[in-house]
Amino acid sequence: MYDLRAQRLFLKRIPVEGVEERDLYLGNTIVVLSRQLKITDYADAFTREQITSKRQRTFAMVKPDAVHRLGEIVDVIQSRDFEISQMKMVQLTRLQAATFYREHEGRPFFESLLDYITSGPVVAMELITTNAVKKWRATLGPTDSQEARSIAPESIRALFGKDKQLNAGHGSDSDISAIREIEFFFPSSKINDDLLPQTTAKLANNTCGIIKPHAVSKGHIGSILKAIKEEEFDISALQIFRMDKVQSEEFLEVYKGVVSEYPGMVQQLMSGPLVALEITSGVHGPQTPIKFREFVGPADPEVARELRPNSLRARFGEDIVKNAFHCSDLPDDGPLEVEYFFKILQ
Ligand SMILES: Nc1ncnc2c1ncn2[C@@H]1O[C@H](COP(=O)(O)OP(=O)(O)OP(=O)(O)O)[C@@H](O)[C@H]1O
Repeated sequence: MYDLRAQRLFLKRIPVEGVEERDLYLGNTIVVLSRQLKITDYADAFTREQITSKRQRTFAMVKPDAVHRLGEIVDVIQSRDFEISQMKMVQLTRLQAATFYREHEGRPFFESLLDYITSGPVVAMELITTNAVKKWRATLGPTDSQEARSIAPESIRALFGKDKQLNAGHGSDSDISAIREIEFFFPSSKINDDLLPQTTAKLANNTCGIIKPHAVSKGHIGSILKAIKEEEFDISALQIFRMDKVQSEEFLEVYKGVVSEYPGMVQQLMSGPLVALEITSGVHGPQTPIKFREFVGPADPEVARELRPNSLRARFGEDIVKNAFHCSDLPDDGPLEVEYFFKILQ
């Protein structure tokens, strides 16, 4: 690696802890020797061919009838070796739904499809793997969930769908559709018009949670979402973000000079994709921030395993820096942290 700014060799070939071949896709960020690097292109045609042949992109959507089972669906996705490179919970407007499904305009089910797809939040995802388009269609199963139960019983539609319309998920039908659909939900340049699906964040009566990059990379997203739901918390907004050093430092500023792990915490937060969550709860009501903080557990997973073995950090944490999950410490911080992700970083 050559450092363009300093005009000198930065790095010869070495093993880098925490970076794996599957992290090497365009648009991702990785950290090498404390430097955050964004992958913008491949060095040569050979590398491009080697990596892209293994890394096709497709668009996936969890439809409104299945969003309450998101954790289980994400488990299936991660267990089948798809990389979730982008993810966002949004509420589609009728105009957005009609534009997204424009190829079905005029079909008898078009209006009811729009009613259904706008009836609640959906979760949009960009998935990456070998033959992603075909593999995701196979993982979804046939359009009709009843048929899926008889011919593909392990498929997502068999497990989570109801019928021909309420069929839990969507998948692009070709490479070209995948590119169009990914661009529709995750535009490569900043746009802000009526066609851009908006986050579902309520920005009030909430608290903030973050699934840290190491837990994302270990495939824990699904299990953490399931655990949160089992404790009767609602995920009212969710999105994958990649933070740079300035953003990580800004977000964690209250810990600067207070805890010795601060530099490690900053490095961890910028080391790859993280999942930001807005947590609300009708069951826990005004107690939500406090109850959720308890459920996340003590900062050190070793202590958490002793004191609160059911907590998120006890179950998914590795050490005090790689402790799987961040959550707002004080009730007043929750809405500010949620706003940081779902308003400022949008
Ligand atoms: N006959 C039908 N009656 C009601 N709804 C339907 C019917 N056919 C399709 N749909 C709905 O419209 C969506 C798009 O239909 P399409 O034929 O493209 O199916 P698909 O390619 O399997 O699904 P998707 O495009 O959502 O991945 C279906 O997923 C389903 O929700």
